[in-house]
Amino acid sequence: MIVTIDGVAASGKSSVSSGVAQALGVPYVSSGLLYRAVTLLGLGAGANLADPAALLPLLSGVRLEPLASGNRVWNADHDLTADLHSTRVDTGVSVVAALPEIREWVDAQLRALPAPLVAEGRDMGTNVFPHAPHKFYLTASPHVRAERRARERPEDIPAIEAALTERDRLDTTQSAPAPDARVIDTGPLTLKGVIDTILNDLR
Ligand SMILES: Nc1ncnc2c1ncn2[C@@H]1O[C@H](COP(=O)(O)OP(=O)(O)O)[C@@H](O)[C@H]1O
Ligand SMILES: Nc1ccn([C@@H]2O[C@H](COP(=O)(O)OP(=O)(O)O)[C@@H](O)[C@H]2O)c(=O)n1
Repeated sequence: MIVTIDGVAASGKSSVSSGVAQALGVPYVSSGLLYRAVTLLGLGAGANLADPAALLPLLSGVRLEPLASGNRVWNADHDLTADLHSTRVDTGVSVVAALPEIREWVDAQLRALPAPLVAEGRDMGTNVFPHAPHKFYLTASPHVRAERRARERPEDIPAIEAALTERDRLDTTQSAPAPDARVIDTGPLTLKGVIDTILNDLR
């Protein structure tokens, strides 16, 4: 069984997916971490982030480890995870995610994973796992999302809100909800409330 949880930036996808996956006793996979890893490696190599031919050779050792408690991304034996959520990576990642060659590489990594799993991102329900039987799409206003993210970032709320809104705009192409997804506004809910809403739906 595959459950897809898509949504806009900082809508709660990874926290909710982790909670749902732990309740179900299955792993979850955070597709955004792979786009972030490509961006981090591209920045580290001084590559042009809009040039797939410069990025693809950097990816041969990249591997996602999907755990219910939290995903890790490795480049050979180097754990990249702690460096994936910097503002620098946030700023570059949408350029990388717009490249069809990189999207194909990410999709292949995800489709190679064995079910059951919970998959979160932007296009899990539309493109990567279109036949998944259970699909969800998380939203919240830009201000609510910026307030939440401000607890994890050094910038102030207006700067974070502007950056989230810009990333939403750049990610529009791949971020449409699947027609068969249940859309959940997480704004008025607690994290547990969102997880319980999904678990109730699955039951
Ligand atoms: N009602 C809620 N639903 C989802 N996440 C919430 C909620 N309230 C607070 N959060 C917090 O919002 C932050 C952003 O969530 P995260 O899972 O990182 O989102 P995403 O994976 O979509 O970027 C996390 O710290 C999470 O705990
Ligand atoms: N399935 C996905 C997942 C992420 N992404 C890209 O990767 C970026 C980072 O995704 P993320 O889920 O880690 O970001 P947050 O929403 O958690 O901030 C997004 O802004 C998109 O550009 C994508 O294009 N498709």
